[in-house]
Amino acid sequence: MTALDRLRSAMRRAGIDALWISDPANVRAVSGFSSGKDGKVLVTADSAILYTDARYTVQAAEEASMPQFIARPPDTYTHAREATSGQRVGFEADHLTVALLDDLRDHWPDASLVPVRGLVHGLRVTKTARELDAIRAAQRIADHAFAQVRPMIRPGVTELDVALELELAMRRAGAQSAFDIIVASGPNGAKPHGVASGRVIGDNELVTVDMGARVDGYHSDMTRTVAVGDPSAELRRLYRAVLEAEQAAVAAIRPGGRAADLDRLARDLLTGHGLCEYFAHSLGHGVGLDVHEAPGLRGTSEDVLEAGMVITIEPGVYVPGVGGVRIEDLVLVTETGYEVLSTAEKEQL
Ligand SMILES: CSCC[C@H](N)C(=O)N[C@@H](C)C(=O)N[C@@H](C)C(=O)O
Repeated sequence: MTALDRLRSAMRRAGIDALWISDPANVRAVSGFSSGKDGKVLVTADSAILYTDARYTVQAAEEASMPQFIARPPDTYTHAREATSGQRVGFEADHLTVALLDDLRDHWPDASLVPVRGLVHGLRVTKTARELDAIRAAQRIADHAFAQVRPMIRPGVTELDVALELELAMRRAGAQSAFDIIVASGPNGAKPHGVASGRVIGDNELVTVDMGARVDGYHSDMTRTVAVGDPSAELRRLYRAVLEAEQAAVAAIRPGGRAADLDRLARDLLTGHGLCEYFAHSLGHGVGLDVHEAPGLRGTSEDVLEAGMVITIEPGVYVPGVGGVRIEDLVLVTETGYEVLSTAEKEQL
């Protein structure tokens, strides 16, 4: 069964005849066109078409697995009017803006527009061998960049210096940075998403580095917290508690396991150390064409792990005025358990 066949089955289950795909990662996943932010896909029961504009005529012809129509709105909508007339057309409720929905209503007066969620994401949640190759390659590049740059994380160097060196190393290896690299030193460590600043790293501090690479559109994601000099007993205590929670959650990964249970496991361990109130985010998330995608590893998640999912496990504690620790591995769920894809060394404090 092809991905389009599976998507059409999902569309039938959702009670729609056609699907207007606007989320860039979904456009890429369904069509193969790598500039998804400048494309849309219309899938019907018997056709699928990629819409993009003349900047991409050659690229779309090379990459897309479906016919293309080169135009910009409103010509795009005019072209799609016939295929959507009298149809129940799903649109991606978690992506399409209100303004763009108005445009669809104006141009497709004979279609009934139906909000849908997660139809394409459902296809993306377990990875094919080709997707896994790209994610593994991205993680290898990130691991290598971290190993190269780790020795320069020392007093007197700015967070930005570290981030730039990491980005350079990944770019030189043929990847892009998956997101703005987080380098959070000393008290900045209390900000889970403290993007690298001009702060000079001091002695006896912890430094959290959260980085990822992107290869062929697929991301990696990994965090290490490193010690500079001789951090205080309190910082070491935070570090050990997070490492314990991280290792326990990774060890509990198995197909059929509930994502919410993993989140609970890590949270309970941190509660035992009196630190749960400082764990300010979910335990992890899926990784693929988006850095954050399904499944969600959080307390309210209904997701169940399946072989082929790529997820992160990343407990953290963030203590205002003191600092923070996050340790994150990228993990493949396998038929028998799991495989940790991130290999960068972890400190033993
Ligand atoms: C701006 S992308 C940064 C990615 C980073 N590695 C990351 O995943 N951070 C987590 C703390 C995070 O943002 N988790 C999300 C899923 C959440 O808890 O809502």
